[in-house]
Amino acid sequence: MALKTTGLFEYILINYRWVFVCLFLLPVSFFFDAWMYLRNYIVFKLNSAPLLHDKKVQYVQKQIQDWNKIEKQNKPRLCTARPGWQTMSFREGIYKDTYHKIQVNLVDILQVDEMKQTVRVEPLVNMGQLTATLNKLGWTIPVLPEMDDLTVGGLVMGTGIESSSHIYGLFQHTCLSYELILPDGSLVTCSEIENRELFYGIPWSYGTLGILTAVEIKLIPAKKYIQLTYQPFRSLEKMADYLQKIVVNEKNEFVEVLAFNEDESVVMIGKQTDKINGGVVNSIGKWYKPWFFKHVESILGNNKCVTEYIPLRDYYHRHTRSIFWELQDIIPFGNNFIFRFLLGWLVPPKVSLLKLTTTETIKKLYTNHHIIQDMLIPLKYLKKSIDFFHKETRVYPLWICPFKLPNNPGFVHPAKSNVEMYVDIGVYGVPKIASFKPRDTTRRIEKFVMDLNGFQMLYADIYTTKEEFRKMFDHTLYDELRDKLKCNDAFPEVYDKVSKEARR
Ligand SMILES: Cc1cc2nc3c(=O)[nH]c(=O)nc-3n(C[C@H](O)[C@H](O)[C@H](O)COP(=O)(O)OP(=O)(O)OC[C@H]3O[C@@H](n4cnc5c(N)ncnc54)[C@H](O)[C@@H]3O)c2cc1C
Ligand SMILES: NC(=O)C1=CN([C@@H]2O[C@H](COP(=O)(O)OP(=O)(O)OC[C@H]3O[C@@H](n4cnc5c(N)ncnc54)[C@H](OP(=O)(O)O)[C@@H]3O)[C@@H](O)[C@H]2O)C=CC1
Ligand SMILES: CC(C)=CCC[C@@H](C)[C@H]1CC[C@H]2C3=C(CC[C@]12C)[C@@]1(C)CC[C@H](O)C[C@@H]1CC3
Repeated sequence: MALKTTGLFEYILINYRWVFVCLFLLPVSFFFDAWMYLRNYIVFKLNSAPLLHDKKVQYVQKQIQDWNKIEKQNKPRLCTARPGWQTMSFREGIYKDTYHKIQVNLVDILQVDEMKQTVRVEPLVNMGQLTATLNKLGWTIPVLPEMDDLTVGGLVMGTGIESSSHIYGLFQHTCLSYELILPDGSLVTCSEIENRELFYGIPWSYGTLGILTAVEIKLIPAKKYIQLTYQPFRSLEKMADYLQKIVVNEKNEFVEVLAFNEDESVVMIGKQTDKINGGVVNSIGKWYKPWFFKHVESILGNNKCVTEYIPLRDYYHRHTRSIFWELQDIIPFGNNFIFRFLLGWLVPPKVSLLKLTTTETIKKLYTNHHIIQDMLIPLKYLKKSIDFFHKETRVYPLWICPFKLPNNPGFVHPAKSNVEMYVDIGVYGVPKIASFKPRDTTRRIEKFVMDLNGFQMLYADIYTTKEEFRKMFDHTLYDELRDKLKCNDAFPEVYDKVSKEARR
């Protein structure tokens, strides 16, 4: 009887997940956000965070000092106490059940220094919080990954990318210094000029060199609108050639492409502005507006180059309401205008709550019939790569975001040149080819990417072997740092935290 009830419950959750999402998750997400809104507002207004920061850091240090007292043979390794379901990575780390968890209650924006043009933040500050605070002061950060709940700590220790990355690089390239607690409990600061190796070793290290406690990020001026020009293409080759040209012009502040099939795509070029010059303002973030990727698709349908003005914050969070295009699988009628008018203001459900309520059967469904991957490939191979993804998955839209990769020491850099233009190809959705096999297909994609000197984003399912992983990512500096800082007892290697076997 119990089994039957469970079976029925699973059936409803898979086929009518929208009922649960609309009746339960959307209201819960709303109240959770409201609570965060109030809490952050009060802390920021009272400006009490800088004082509390030192105390909170001392508490993290104390936890690590206490851990150091545990006898060697019983010593578990360390990870942050942030529960796996709260993170924006696709899966939850199994290690969260067995490792010694360090409470890192560091959630505040510490200081906005307008003279130095920097902002100092704690690692759990998220993107929603940053845009909301900075934009009204007339500032923004150069690379602002578009999902509200992404945290600074996760983006530094993992990686972050946005449509301004062809100018500024990845999120890590906009960071000026890090404050970190090492396995011996000491607190260090590192930057280009102080503890330089550590500064370059931290990005992509996934919390395996130390616990991050603060980050200083560069600020740039923010204007009110993005003047966004949409240029439809009917040929992949022409789009790829055009993209090569526009990314080297720094006047094109934001560049992004959505590919809707193997031939058709829309290239978007954005520029910040305070003036509208008689153009049309489109507040795409309003609850009743069509989902952004649907809006772009309609421009492709009309086959005309269009320019419009989008409020800055709406632009930044353009893929938030529809979770890129993932929400269409969860609420199939989510972009219907009646739904948008009535309940659009409650959307999206929080990714963390979706994760928390993902049952084993839904997980299996996502593993076997869904792909979520971001592959970072030299831009010159864009056409070849899209052809390959088409052959392997036939998933559309594809998210295409060019970025500049300098040859800094550390995990990720171009093979030879001083700086090279790369592109992130994001594949999110249900593969449309019968031969799709999650492991085999992903392994073929991983090999393809590795052969082109590309990289895989590590929030996704990683099927490489450890040897292949070490080939994809340059471990030279990382190994040196782990030896020097005695990290081996304290933290596992990155691979052992991110590989498919290490996550459920
Ligand atoms: C203080 C605060 C903290 C928030 N923290 C989070 C969060 O951690 N994660 C999350 O997903 N969403 C957070 N939100 C909500 C987030 O802004 C919403 O998800 C959504 O983007 C709200 O959009 P809106 O267009 O309704 O209002 P907004 O465009 O956000 O504007 C409403 C007003 O509130 C101000 N404001 C908005 N957010 C903040 C902020 N964080 N700090 C200071 N002022 C702010 C704006 O500048 C504006 O004056 C927060 C909101 C506030 C006000
Ligand atoms: N546009 C974009 O760029 C997007 C990026 N992403 C990806 O999402 C991930 C970020 O998600 P988010 O939920 O913010 O981060 P997570 O909580 O998933 O953290 C990612 C890693 O960073 C480590 N980490 C986080 N904070 C600290 C800290 N204070 N000290 C030491 N280690 C820390 C975590 O360690 P531990 O395991 O010990 O907790 C974990 O290994 C990144 O991998 C990013 O690439 C996803 C969507 C979009
Ligand atoms: C722009 C970049 C670089 C990445 C975007 C990645 C996102 C599209 C994914 C990151 C985490 C993913 C999750 C889901 C959808 C796709 C992501 C947001 C789910 C919401 C899908 C439904 C499952 O039940 C839960 C998933 C959680 C993580």
